Amino acid sequence: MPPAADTARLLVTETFGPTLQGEGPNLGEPALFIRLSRCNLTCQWCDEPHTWDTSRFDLQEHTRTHTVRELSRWAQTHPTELVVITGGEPLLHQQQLVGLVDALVAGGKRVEIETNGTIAPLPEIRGDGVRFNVSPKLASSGVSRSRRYRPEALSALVEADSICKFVVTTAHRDADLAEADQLVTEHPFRQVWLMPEGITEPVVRTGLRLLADHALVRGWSLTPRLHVTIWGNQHGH
Ligand SMILES: Nc1nc2[nH]cc(C(=O)O)c2c(=O)[nH]1
Ligand code: SF4
Ligand SMILES: [Mg+2]
Repeated sequence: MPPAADTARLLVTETFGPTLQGEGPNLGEPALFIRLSRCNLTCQWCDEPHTWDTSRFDLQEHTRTHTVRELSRWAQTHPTELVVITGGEPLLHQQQLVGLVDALVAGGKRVEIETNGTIAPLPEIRGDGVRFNVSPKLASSGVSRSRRYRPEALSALVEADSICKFVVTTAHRDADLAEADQLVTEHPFRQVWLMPEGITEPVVRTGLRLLADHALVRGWSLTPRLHVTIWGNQHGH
């Protein structure tokens, strides 16, 4: 028998907040964060490699298990309305996430799930109060196209409440933008953000300046990485 939804266990790297959502449509809004462990990709510039990179990290040291009930109770101890579920790749755990998302929404929260767009969301996890921030990885991630580009998952995400957010690396900007253009033609997300790759403020700032006109010409939005500007790439923010 499957475990009751609220005793299902999730592999968690950290819970933190309230902090400020540093990226995308809710930029600057107070938010609680639940960071799940493990990823199905291996981006060379990943800012959270302790969630997946066994060559550099002991994943056990960076992983705790929490039940859905513990996580939703933690969220309910804060009045903060927005809860961001990130990783790693959170949809690797979506069977258990269904119960968590249900509990959070029932408790009056709005949920954003940050996903790399390679896994189609289960119908049960889509619904009022849940948005997917889809960040399809481009060639500069160093991941092979067959692993990072899953058209059927993107099509399912376009049908859900989703926006798209491309991380663009300054050194590969033109190739990244060409690939982003192609992807949005095939998968018409209702809103698209460009975001510079970078884990230091100067790198993010340079990237923003180089991306602004490219966003404007496409009618796309631009997002900084506000938490990097304020706190650096520290855990817990
Ligand atoms: N403040 C803050 N905002 C974020 N938005 C997306 C994040 C992520 O790691 O997915 C993130 C993060 O780690 N911190
Ligand atoms: S998809 Fe995200 S978490 Fe996974 S390796 Fe790439 S940047 Fe890191
Ligand atoms: Mg991050």
